[in-house]
Amino acid sequence: DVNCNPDLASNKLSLDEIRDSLIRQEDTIVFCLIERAKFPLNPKLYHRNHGFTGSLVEFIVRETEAIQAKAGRYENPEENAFFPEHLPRPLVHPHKYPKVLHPSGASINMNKPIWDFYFNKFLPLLVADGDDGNYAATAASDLACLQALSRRIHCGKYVAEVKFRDAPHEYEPPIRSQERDSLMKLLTFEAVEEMVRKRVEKKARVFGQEVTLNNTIDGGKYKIDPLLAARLYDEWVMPLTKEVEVEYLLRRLE
Ligand SMILES: C=C(O[C@@H]1C=C(C(=O)O)C=C[C@H]1O)C(=O)O
Repeated sequence: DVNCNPDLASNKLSLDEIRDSLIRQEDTIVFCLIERAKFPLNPKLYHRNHGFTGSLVEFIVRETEAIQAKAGRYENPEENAFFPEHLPRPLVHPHKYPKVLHPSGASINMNKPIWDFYFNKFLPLLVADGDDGNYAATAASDLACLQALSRRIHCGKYVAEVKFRDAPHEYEPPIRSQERDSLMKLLTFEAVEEMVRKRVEKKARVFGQEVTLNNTIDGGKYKIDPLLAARLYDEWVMPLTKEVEVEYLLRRLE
């Protein structure tokens, strides 16, 4: 189950359950990175000279999001578009998602910083230099990475909601005084973060190994660098998840 949106009716709004979803999403993210790393950088995708508004990758992401919006993707409160302006209406009858979040949470969209770190900082570390011309396939796998990362990071809204409900008396004073630093301290679990880093590194090792039919697993060669996967979480994914949590809590009493 990759849902962060817990089922209120069954009364299962627990931090453990949401953390299980975050753990499952690690698999998705690691596999997406492995898929993207098949292609070299393909820098032409990211240049602003293709006759579109912006780069080719922006064009592909914007158009894909428009199609997915018609299929109702952004009706799910866990989904946030990278280009939320002028999205078409869904053509399908909307599914009834349980209303778990405070309504102000809907306005939180961290996709701009996600886009920036992914393309400007992370991607050059993940892939080899070079251009093999597979622009559309490469952009599709960039989008898969971006959507998986975005979904995980925005699950911070649900994490924050549960933490608030579990301890309203602890959270209310710093929310009323809008103290970011106190909120950040309250919601941080260093031991959990350490497990996340270690598990993601191990998943990159296990999922990215060469699988052969004889028993010897090639110890040295992985499809992505396991330490880079851990660093992705350490430097960007977890800090931005916590940023979402803080932003959500700051609005929780509106
Ligand atoms: C998401 C949580 O909040 C924080 C962020 C974490 C993360 O992004 O993995 C882990 C622990 C917390 O410091 C959580 O408590 O599970």
